[in-house]
Amino acid sequence: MTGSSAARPIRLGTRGSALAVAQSSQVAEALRAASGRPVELVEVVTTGDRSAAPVQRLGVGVFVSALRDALLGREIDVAVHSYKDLPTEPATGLVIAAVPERADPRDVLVAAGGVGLAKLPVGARIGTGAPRRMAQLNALGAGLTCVPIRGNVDTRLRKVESGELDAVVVAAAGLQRLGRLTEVTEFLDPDVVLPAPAQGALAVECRVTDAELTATVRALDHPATRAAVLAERALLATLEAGCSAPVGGYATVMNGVLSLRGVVVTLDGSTSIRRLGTGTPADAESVGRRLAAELLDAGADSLLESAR
Ligand SMILES: NCc1[nH]cc(CCC(=O)O)c1CC(=O)O
Repeated sequence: MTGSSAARPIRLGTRGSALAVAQSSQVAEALRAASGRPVELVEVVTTGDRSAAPVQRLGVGVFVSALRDALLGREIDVAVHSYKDLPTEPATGLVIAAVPERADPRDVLVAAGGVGLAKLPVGARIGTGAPRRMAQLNALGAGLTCVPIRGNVDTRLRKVESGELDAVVVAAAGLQRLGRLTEVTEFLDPDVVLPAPAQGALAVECRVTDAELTATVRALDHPATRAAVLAERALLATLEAGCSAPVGGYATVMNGVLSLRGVVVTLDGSTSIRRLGTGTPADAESVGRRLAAELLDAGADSLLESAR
């Protein structure tokens, strides 16, 4: 091809939040190195960014559809999503060309006075709008009060700084990408608070028809992360639960073995069902489906129903 074609920039679509721009910039940098082409960031405003309503009310994919429309409409060539925000159904005409290496998947506490969970007083007000986090925090039996909040990570942290809340629970990955990991007062052990399926992972999406670019983007893929995320998302999809359900799932790949932990909790934290499944990374999705079946056999259905 001609020199001008080689230099044509790859248009990488991103949401406009500080977190989205931070993670998209990292992907852009890696893609520049892998492709030898310039990569430009294109900001796309999504319904989720435009509305202040609770995410559960807005429905799945509120942070995603505008980016996907821009991709299908050829306004951008690549879209970067927080994987956990993607609906579990695949998108027609699009392919997840790369799942880069995952950041820290854990939830973290950021509390006033630098304290951890154990030092929070009974009745402490903890900001989180995610049913999965509320349910697991309630399950601790520490008398914490969950206060629904949403908004950008910096908006959430400001509520602790201002004294409006005693603490917030957010994803470590978000703080890490914003360079604010030093503000964490406790990393929550996945045995206590299981992260959301795909938390800390990114999905880099291309058009199926764009075979050459898809192959280039593939260089950013981290197979162990992809396998872990596939297992976690198959668990979620088989439970027919969305990203707003009180479901946690976290998989690791070590020495060729994929281990997946899953939990379903009632919103009040009074009942939870936990299971562990293992298999090979090549069978990631069936590990997820099997674990979901085990959870359902143990009664997860009625727990999920009561949370709807
Ligand atoms: N639901 C919002 C959201 N989507 C992705 C992240 C950042 C962490 C990640 O990439 O998983 C966050 C913020 C949070 O949960 O604290």
